[in-house]
Amino acid sequence: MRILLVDDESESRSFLADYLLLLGHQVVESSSGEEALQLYRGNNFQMVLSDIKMGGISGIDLIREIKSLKQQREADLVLYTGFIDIALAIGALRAGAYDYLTKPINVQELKAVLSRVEEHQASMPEKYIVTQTLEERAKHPVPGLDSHLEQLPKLAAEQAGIARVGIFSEQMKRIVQQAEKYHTDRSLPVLIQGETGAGKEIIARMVHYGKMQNAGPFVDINCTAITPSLFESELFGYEAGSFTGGTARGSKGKLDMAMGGTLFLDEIAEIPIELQAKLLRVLEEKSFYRVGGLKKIKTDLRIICATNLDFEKRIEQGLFRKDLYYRLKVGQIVIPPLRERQEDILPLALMFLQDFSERRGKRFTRIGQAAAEFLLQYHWPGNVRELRNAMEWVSFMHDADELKTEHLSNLISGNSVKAAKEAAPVQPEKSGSPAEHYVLQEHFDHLVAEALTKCGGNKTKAAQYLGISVRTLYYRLGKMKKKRAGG
Ligand SMILES: Nc1ncnc2c1ncn2[C@@H]1O[C@H](COP(=O)(O)OP(=O)(O)OP(=O)(O)O)[C@@H](O)[C@H]1O
Repeated sequence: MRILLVDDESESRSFLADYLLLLGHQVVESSSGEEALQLYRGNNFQMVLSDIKMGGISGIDLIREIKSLKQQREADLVLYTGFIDIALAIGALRAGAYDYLTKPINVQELKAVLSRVEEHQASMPEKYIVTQTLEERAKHPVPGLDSHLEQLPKLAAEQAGIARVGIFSEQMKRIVQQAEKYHTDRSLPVLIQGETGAGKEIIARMVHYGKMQNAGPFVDINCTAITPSLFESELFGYEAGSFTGGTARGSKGKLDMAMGGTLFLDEIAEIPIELQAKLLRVLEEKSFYRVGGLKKIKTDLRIICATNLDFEKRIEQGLFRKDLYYRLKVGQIVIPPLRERQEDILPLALMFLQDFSERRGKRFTRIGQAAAEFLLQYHWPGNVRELRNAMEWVSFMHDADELKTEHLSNLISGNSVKAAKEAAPVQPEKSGSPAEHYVLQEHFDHLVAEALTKCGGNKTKAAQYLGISVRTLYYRLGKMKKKRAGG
């Protein structure tokens, strides 16, 4: 393969380059993301292998830039970093990385990635055509889904961001029915409440799109992501010359953009208090003025809001207007946290696991008993988002027919373990094996200790016995040592 290797540390770069050459690949080296981008343009690379942390643009930014080039034929992008960091890995995958490695790079893992990329690249021409047609079709704007798209409900659902939504529990089925009902009356503001990651935006999209016919634009605005000073112009737009820094021709706001469709105000409880009266006026008078504008603009849009905060508390603290709250919650949907909809956990986990496994050419098709029990008793503070990330991580790190508890070992971060402990207190071991609801990390540490004893302290054999890499074993041992030392 023709590989572009990017690393600002010359020593590790040349070591890797030598190894790749030894395997028979062609390698072009680059010491920075900026230079790599130049080299990538117009060159027919099949793979880009890059360090994440570099001076100048990072590996993740490099991926984003490469993706935005939309070259005829795209290389597979593989990143590596010096330590195991789930958030970074997920960030890399989200940015479009094909795979992810940790330093020091394990030769077997690198070889496995290289052969996966080779296979993937070999199947590229066909895939490229499929993606291209989908992308072409997806260019049709959502407003007035044209007849072409109406014949393609799956694609339309993909566009709407609700293509792979799993609704399994009775609670969620009732919520979807409620959403469909609200869809039929655009004048009804809808307030969706629920913890972070519970699926508020998905439900908001269902209220908006209904059965996918002429739903108009779905314009979202995250009320926490905009500084209070810019909020007003962002929402209402502004006329030319109304404030320093504005464009000469003025600009439309989100209210304008959502005409004929829906304005989705996410994290509404955080909207600056001084703007709340203005928003209330829009709801009541169904019209607004742009910042610096004299012309009254009539609104024709649906308002959907979401929050994960306790509204009553915000009202008590004087941070949210009661009248606006009552106005927004005419239609109300409360999504229970994932831990309170046990019926959803395993089917959703399986759905995500199978989807991600399929994408990455892994085998997972089922969930083992112990893993299922763990998933069911886990607290899921990040709700469906956390479950989805967890399954993405598993399908990235492991390969097996069945999901087992040891596959979940790396995913539970310190906080989550704490939450899991709070939800299910650790039960002391009575016989030789860990109790059923033993907290996963402790279970895993126990297995590591047992494996080492069994293998007479030989770490390579213990790692083989556990089915993990020696690196992961060292990582765990480091953690265990730190814990014993009270760290
Ligand atoms: N029922 C579901 N089926 C499939 N995926 C889901 C489901 N519910 C949530 N998700 C996924 O979980 C993630 C979080 O969902 P969403 O953004 O709708 O949550 P949210 O409650 O709006 O979160 P936040 O409060 O952080 O904005 C998304 O990736 C979404 O696709």
